[in-house]
Amino acid sequence: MSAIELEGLTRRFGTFTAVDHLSFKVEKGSIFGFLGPNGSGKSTCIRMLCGLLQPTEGRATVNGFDVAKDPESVKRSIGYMSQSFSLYRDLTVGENLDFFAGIYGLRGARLADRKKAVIELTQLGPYVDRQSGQLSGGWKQRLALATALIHEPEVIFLDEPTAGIDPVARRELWDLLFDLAASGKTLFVTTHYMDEAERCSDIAYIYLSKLMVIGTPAELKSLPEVSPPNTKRVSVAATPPAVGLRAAHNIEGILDATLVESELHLLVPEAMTNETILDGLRQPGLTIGEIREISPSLEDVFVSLTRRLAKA
Ligand SMILES: Nc1ncnc2c1ncn2[C@@H]1O[C@H](COP(=O)(O)OP(=O)(O)OP(=O)(O)O)[C@@H](O)[C@H]1O
Repeated sequence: MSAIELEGLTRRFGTFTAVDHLSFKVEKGSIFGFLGPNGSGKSTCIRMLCGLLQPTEGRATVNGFDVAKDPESVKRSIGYMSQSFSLYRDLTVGENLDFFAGIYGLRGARLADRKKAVIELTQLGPYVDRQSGQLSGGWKQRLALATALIHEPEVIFLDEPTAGIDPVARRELWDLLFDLAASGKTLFVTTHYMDEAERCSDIAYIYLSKLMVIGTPAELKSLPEVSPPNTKRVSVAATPPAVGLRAAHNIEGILDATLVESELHLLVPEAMTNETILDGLRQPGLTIGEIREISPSLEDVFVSLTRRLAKA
């Protein structure tokens, strides 16, 4: 049995379809990245999978429980950490953990065991008596994760868990997520950060409420729509980048050009030489670096696929 299964899961708000016939499975122990632009339907889908919102059509199971028929069992068996997590600022870290444990009916020795386990995992020990409103963003996020794990759920939904925290805290939170997955927990994560998407075992990309692609990061990069036969992808630093991008679009025979940070990523025919590319880019006021052949990044994957769909 997969940890999560969706079959034609759909949600409409009036005449608007926010989630349109999604079907896929999430295997136990995976870190499943659920990606898509703002408004593509990710949160609506998660709310259905957490038993918080009824589907209009289709079905889904989480831990074997049907989200529409048995939402209470779903809620008990999952952890949920949202963008705007609901910690009580005036309560200490320890009191917050007690509060959320109480919701799940944990008491006595079981409560003590679970508190100890989540504090150890998230390393919140030194902060147990601190008011949670006084924690830094990264430590608040750890506390939110600890509260989501207090009842030992098998599946954890994390809706942009690292939004607004610094790069070091992000990396540390991801290390925790790896530990959880290694212990057999299933993580369903939304993120807008491509480096985080790279760390997922599988990725689904949602666009305009529909599933566009699903697969491992490596599978997505080798899709023929992303890496067509007889083409190569190169990167070249260009200053100023916007001028470089405009110049790149005028290179004869170029198949695609995008800016990834300050580098141009160009998709060109395999036979195109570096000289041709450099000649095409040469123009007053533009400084060009060395040309390097690269494999596509996930950002290249989503940009390529989205452009194709927009043109279709
Ligand atoms: N209760 C509601 N009533 C009407 N429309 C809604 C409701 N909830 C969500 N929507 C609409 O459904 C669409 C999908 O929203 P959703 O929040 O699921 O997107 P998202 O992919 O999670 O976006 P983000 O990345 O910004 O969090 C949006 O156009 C939103 O306005």
